[in-house]
Amino acid sequence: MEKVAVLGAGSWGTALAMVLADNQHDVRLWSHKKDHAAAINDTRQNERYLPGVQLPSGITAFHDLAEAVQDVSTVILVVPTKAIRDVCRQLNKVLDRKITLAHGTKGIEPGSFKRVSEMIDEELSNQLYDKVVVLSGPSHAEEVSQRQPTTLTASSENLEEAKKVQDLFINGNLRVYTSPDMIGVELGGALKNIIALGAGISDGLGYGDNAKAALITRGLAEIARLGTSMGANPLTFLGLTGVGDLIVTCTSVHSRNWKAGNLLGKGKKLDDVLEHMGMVVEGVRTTQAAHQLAESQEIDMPITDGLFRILFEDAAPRDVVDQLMTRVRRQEMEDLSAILNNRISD
Ligand SMILES: NC(=O)c1ccc[n+]([C@@H]2O[C@H](COP(=O)([O-])OP(=O)(O)OC[C@H]3O[C@@H](n4cnc5c(N)ncnc54)[C@H](O)[C@@H]3O)[C@@H](O)[C@H]2O)c1
Ligand SMILES: O=P(O)(O)OC[C@H](O)CO
Repeated sequence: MEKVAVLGAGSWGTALAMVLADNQHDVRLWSHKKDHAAAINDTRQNERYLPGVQLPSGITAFHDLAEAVQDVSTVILVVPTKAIRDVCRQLNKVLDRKITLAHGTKGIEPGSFKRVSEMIDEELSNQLYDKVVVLSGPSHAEEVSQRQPTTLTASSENLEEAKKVQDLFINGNLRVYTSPDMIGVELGGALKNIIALGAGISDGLGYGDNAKAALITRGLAEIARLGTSMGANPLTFLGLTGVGDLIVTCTSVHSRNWKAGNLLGKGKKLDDVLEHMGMVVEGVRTTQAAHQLAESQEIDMPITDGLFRILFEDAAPRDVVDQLMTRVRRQEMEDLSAILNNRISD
């Protein structure tokens, strides 16, 4: 049994805390809101983020970060991307020993284009951990909290650290793989949210399964193009954290990104949609980051570009679909064949 702190008591932090508690670990679930931590301990539920789910007795909620991380062997960061730097700076003040550090956050920072592990490396004192581990894959909190079969991948530059995280989480309901391709695993998890917004918009506009299948596969081509330019192994995008997560996020009614896109497709304005959601929709900031990055590196990402225009330039979704459908004619696998051939000859 290990003492583990899960930082971020939203839907995903709570679901991961439940898995750890099911595996008999002593789990400290940290919320930055005092009332929220108190309510979790009082009601044994997280009403706001996972309504109706009974929490196992092995979970205790904390508001004081120093108390939450006292004597823990492992810290799992599960706050939204935009809160990662702030939480790491707070951790520097309260952690006094080396721990295993993992994160379950899916995003890229606009402006810096940093992945979450890179943001952590910039903010957290390197005395406190060896190499960050990312835990990612097709996994909605709602299903994990109901103990439905789910798969994840733990990846790190230090595979021993990834294996420690695999050990902590693996059980009969949650199968955890490992991967050495941290860049590919982080980028697959972050970039699929852009395409899920697009899939939601497509459904909101009333388009059918053909359109969604096209978005998923051409979206995967964009993810692989940008991802390999950032150093990922293209094969990672065919795995759980690539196509697997793309499928679940584009097709599940649980997806926050799909839901937000669906409302946009039905004509709602972005600010109203985000207020209505009440949970993080990571794809919005990631679209901004990927769009900036694609422009600066001259990478062709037409779906991401269309999404950017809908989200930030008030373009009409239907016009964007028309533009995507009437682009210059292309050979389907042209650039991806080149990427794979380069990789094979490396
Ligand atoms: N929900 C899922 O099914 C799921 C699955 C896999 C990965 N993720 C990823 O996990 C991350 C968290 O998502 P979520 O769905 O749990 O979000 P959420 O909106 O359900 O919860 C976010 C939590 O972070 C807290 N938070 C917000 N700002 C904070 C700050 N500045 N400091 C500390 N805490 C802060 C909120 O109070 C809340 O408790 C995202 O990157 C998401 O993509 C989510
Ligand atoms: O609900 P979403 O859209 O934030 O997606 C959650 C997970 O990333 C799905 O694997």
